[in-house]
Amino acid sequence: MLTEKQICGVYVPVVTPFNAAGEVDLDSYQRYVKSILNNSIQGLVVNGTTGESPTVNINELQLLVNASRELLQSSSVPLIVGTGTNDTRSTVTRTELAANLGADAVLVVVPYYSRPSQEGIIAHFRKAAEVGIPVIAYDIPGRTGVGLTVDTARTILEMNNVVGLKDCSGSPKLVTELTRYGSKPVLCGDDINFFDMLGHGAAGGMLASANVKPAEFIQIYEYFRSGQLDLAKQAFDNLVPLIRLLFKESNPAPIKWFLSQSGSITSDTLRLPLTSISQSLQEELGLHLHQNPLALEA
Ligand SMILES: O=C(O)C1=N[C@H](C(=O)O)C[C@H](O)C1
Repeated sequence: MLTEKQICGVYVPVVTPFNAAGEVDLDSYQRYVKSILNNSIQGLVVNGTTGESPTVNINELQLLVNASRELLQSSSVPLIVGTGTNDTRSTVTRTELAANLGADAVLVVVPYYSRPSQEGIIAHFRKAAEVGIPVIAYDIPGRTGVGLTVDTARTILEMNNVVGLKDCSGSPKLVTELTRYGSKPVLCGDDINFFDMLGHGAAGGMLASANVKPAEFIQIYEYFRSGQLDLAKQAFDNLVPLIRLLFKESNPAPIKWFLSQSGSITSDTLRLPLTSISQSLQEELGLHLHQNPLALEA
């Protein structure tokens, strides 16, 4: 089970590879996750936004969690499973499933689309937390249509079994307010703000771009943690052009294209309504990849 202490460093929300027919490509997934685990990541996140959670059904989720658990057999890296939906009952069902399959924690997003009140959001997280498995709450108002106020985030973080927050709110305000007087750990989920958010109290990051550059993000974190701020800033600045390209169109389309071009996964297939990246972004990313080839590990 994931503890608050373990919420630090770099968590990788992995992509879910699909074959050309749009089915989960388990072989590709296993090869890919193995290669990610060659890095000193602090957590593996399955079925996050980057794992295309809105289109992964519960049977496929089970398949992915089982495969991940097997890959992590002799590893101490915790397994976090995205189980949040915009329906409290289905969130609870998925959270129970993840707990039964041996996940170490679940990632529960603020319920999207319905635009619930702050009260409704709190009740949603209370139900998820009652399942008993550690919960990381996930605030991403740009995607969900409603965000956490500081007070709501505090209330959620004070619940038993809630162990931390993934903050994709787009500004350092929430992390600053929460950590000022001490709170459960907050992970940055805004890749472009990673360096800033560390400075404002984030304990680490859950970063889609770390699919592409795991070692580099870990190095930034290590520099920061050891007080080598200039080196951390320089290393982060080196990644900024790539991060901008990876978020120029909807995540995870650019990341999947990049990973498939570099041979890390077999295909960049996405499920509708997501579509592959534009020709112009392919050219920009292709140029970047040509100039900075990925170091592939078996
Ligand atoms: O999958 C995730 O977890 C993340 N998703 C965010 C998004 O797609 O908006 C970005 C963040 O890097 C991690």
